[in-house]
Amino acid sequence: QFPRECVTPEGLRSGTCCPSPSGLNDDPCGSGTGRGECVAIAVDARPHGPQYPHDGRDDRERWPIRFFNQTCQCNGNFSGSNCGRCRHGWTGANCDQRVSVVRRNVMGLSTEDKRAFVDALDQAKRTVHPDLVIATRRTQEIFGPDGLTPQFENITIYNYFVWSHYFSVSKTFLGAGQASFGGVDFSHEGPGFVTWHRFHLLQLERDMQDMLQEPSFALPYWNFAIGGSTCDICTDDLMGARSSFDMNSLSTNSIFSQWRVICESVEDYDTLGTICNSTESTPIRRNPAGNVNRPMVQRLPEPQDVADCLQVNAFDTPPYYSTSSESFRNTIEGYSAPNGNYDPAVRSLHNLAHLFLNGTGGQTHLSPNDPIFVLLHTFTDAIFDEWLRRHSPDSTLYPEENAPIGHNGGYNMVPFWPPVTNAEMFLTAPENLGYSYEAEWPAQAFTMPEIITMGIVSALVLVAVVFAATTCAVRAKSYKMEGRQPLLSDQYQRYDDEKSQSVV
Ligand SMILES: O=C1C=c2cc(C(=O)O)[nH]c2=CC1=O
Repeated sequence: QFPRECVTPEGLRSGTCCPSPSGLNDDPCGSGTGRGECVAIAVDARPHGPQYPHDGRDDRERWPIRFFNQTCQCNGNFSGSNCGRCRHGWTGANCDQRVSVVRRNVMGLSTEDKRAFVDALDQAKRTVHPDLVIATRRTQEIFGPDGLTPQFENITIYNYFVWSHYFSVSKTFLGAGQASFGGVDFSHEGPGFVTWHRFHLLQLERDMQDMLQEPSFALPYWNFAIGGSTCDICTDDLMGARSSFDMNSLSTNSIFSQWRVICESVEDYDTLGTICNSTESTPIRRNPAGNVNRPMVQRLPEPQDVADCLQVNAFDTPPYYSTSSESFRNTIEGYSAPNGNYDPAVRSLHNLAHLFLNGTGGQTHLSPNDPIFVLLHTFTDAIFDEWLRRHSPDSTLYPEENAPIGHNGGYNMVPFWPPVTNAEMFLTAPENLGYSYEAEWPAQAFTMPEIITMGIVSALVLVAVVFAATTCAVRAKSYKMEGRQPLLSDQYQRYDDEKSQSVV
């Protein structure tokens, strides 16, 4: 969440996080070389929806102002917490060269590429994040019991990916002895679902590119819309097969059987008012299609579900929540039927894929601990990108106000640093974010207004043809009655006359 160099007592007391890319004291944000300046952070002041009635009680409100109110604002294509790097999609010393990576279907990768991807994830699970640290206490207790020791920890690259998801979905602590408030979610059940997870993946991809020193590294995707009850990526060369000894565990042939989850003790955090830290606990649990109590989540989404959700026209609809109907966002998130109709009993697409996993990957505070999360979400993002391409929405179609807290277009997504708004991710990826998907999409079916327009145009063309034919016939008949040749023959006649004249 925050750069290591910012979480000093002085940094926290001043509220300023403007590091220097050169490491020089008088060069905040690379201002000496025109890369950026240290400025006051702009936060969303528009009203949020009624789901959160506890304004003033949560550190994630008006993010990230409770921790820092000054940050680097980078010029041009410069980016990063100190403006020392380039925006997504740009490279070079001056960040003026375009660059793009291709996200591929994980099932189509070669044996070597599958192994390289699994190894890269495992390396990320073990490599301490080079820049970012996490807060392990709320701001009220951020200086620790002695009032002098900032409560932050190192965390590995992959565990940071897990932690940021947990932090965005955790409950609001209302005080000792009081139940924490669970009606908040800064990354789900609102328009920010697609934009938040898009940035979440971009950050992991960038961190892994840096770790591997391989700028072309791209996260693959899992086409989970294959129907049936088989998890095709649950094999030992990919995300791990089922253990032969325990239905809920991973085979020991998979490196992921050695992974341990973080953020498991959610009841403790919520009653004590603490925050998940980087401590690892138990193995990943997964039992695909094994939830006998909910037969509806024993099957994966169908291919037709993707085709249907791409046809939903509106990006999101009031109340911009998990109850929205005819909303593309609520449909891909999976609270609506694939055609957009809201039904509280339905779980489809993204939600259905999570619940199908039936274990770590199906519980919101834990789900990224299962590496399937990465592949499930790249596919969800690929569908979002295809929807953006087909519908070319104006940026104003993203709700600016009255979305659940954290989801307005101008809200800085929690807990990312440097601040980045939902609206900044509401753009087609190949043109704006430096990545694309190698995927085949169902043909675009015609909508009812398109069918009506085509019917009207066809009818008009038919009337015009009939009219022209009738006119020709009538005129030909009248020429004949006058003892003349029809027009066409008349032309040929004249052409012949000219030819015979020129020969003469
Ligand atoms: O990790 C997640 C788990 C989920 C479960 C549901 C549900 O619909 O019950 N939704 C989820 C989203 C997640 O991100």
